[in-house]
Amino acid sequence: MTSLLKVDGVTKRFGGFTALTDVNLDIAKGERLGLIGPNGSGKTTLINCISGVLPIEAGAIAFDGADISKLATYRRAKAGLARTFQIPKPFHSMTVIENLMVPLEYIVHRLIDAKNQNAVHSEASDLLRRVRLADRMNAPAGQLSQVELRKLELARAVATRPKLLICDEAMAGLATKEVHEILDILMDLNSSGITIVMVEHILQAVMRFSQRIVCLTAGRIICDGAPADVMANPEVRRAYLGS
Ligand SMILES: Nc1ncnc2c1ncn2[C@@H]1O[C@H](COP(=O)(O)OP(=O)(O)OP(=O)(O)O)[C@@H](O)[C@H]1O
Repeated sequence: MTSLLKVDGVTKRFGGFTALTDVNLDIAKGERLGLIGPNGSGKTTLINCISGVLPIEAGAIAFDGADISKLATYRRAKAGLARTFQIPKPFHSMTVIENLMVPLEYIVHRLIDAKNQNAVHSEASDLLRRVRLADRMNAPAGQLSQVELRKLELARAVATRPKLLICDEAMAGLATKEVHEILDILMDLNSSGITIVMVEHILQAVMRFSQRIVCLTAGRIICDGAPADVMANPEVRRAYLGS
């Protein structure tokens, strides 16, 4: 297994409260990993530490062989680490494709000149096809439904050409049919070579998607293994499922 992300003994404190204690996690290139845990167990904090939004107090984080523990968020993004947010916040007055052209122009292509506009437009169109949102390309983002907003959020993250995509509750509040639609998109993205971490409360979705599941409880990893084994683990059932 070739490691893409290695979280090594990470501890995160907020004042006197320890939100993550000695977290160790190794994610292989190409893997589909599910991260579960009850409310307040530290899932978002862990994502924030990995993506660089929060500094860590102890431990180290390596990405694609390099220590990124102290790298700024934008440099981690440039290295190939992308995430989606629980609540997508697109520019509502801009169209769907314009929302994508912003990251493509400024993150990927940097200072772009006018003659490359066609190339950016074509790349944005391609991204929208990958997330099955091409038919809404010219709609204002403010008019999108919940599932369409999630698709745009995925496209925005994929626009940065990530090696690792962390999806923070990309399916919360969606109908079952929509959950399956997002799962299919994530499977396709994974097949195209993107390693994916899914943080999710919808257990059927995590089970269908993940090759491996990690369960966090009170800031500690209590179980890490094959989906069926994790779900059958008594500690996981007690902590997460309440049984
Ligand atoms: N900025 C902060 N300052 C202080 N405490 C925080 C901060 N962010 C998170 N916490 C605390 O850290 C713990 C872990 O929170 P976190 O949001 O990471 O949990 P979570 O597993 O993502 O929860 P949920 O499933 O509800 O999103 C919680 O007790 C939370 O109150």
